Amino acid sequence: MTMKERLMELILQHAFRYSDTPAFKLVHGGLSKFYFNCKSVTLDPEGQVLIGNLIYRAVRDLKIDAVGGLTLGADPMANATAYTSWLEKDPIQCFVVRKKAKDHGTASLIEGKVKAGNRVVVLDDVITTGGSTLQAVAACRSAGLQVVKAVVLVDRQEMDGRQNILKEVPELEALVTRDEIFERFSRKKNQ
Ligand SMILES: O=P(O)(O)OC[C@H]1O[C@H](OP(=O)(O)OP(=O)(O)O)[C@H](O)[C@@H]1O
Ligand SMILES: O=C(O)c1cc(=O)[nH]c(=O)[nH]1
Repeated sequence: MTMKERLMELILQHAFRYSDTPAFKLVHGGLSKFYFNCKSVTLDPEGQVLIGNLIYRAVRDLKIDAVGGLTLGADPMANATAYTSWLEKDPIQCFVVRKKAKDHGTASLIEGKVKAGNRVVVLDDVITTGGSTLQAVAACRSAGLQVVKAVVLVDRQEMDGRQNILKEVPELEALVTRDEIFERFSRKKNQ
């Protein structure tokens, strides 16, 4: 089994929820019949190894300085990537974009060892509208970082999320798509 196949198994088993009625409220305010609670995979030890390796492979040729994104979704993914990169003897920093700048201390919006001019990849656990990813992209740009790609764990393939991100970022890679999970979900249901 490949890392991606195992990751899809974990997502289906622990993160994916389906309801016959639209029971899940999303960030954009609408309701959906399905939901990915990705934290149960991104915070899982096996999930961390799989995600760290798959994201590392998706970024290793880009000569980037760091990966990160909007807290909370991106955080464990960025940590896993940085950890993997160290094991690969190719260290990549990770950073966290706060939802709101701190009003004390260094008043930072972005935490981590990144500085203006760095090349970065923005991460997210899910995209629906792409708004959260784009919030992180805007914060990176304000800090003088160059966003060269976005990598997301799950693309819900709706609300123009992918297209919205591609208006601002040259490349977007989803480790897994909604269709891939739906296909496995219906196969399992019909077994
Ligand atoms: O593409 P979008 O329409 O922006 O939706 C996707 C976002 O929704 C969730 O964030 P949430 O605000 O629930 O935050 P959390 O990660 O802090 O739990 C998820 O982590 C994504 O960041
Ligand atoms: O759009 C969202 O808010 C959203 C959808 C989803 O499947 N998972 C999630 O964490 N957020």
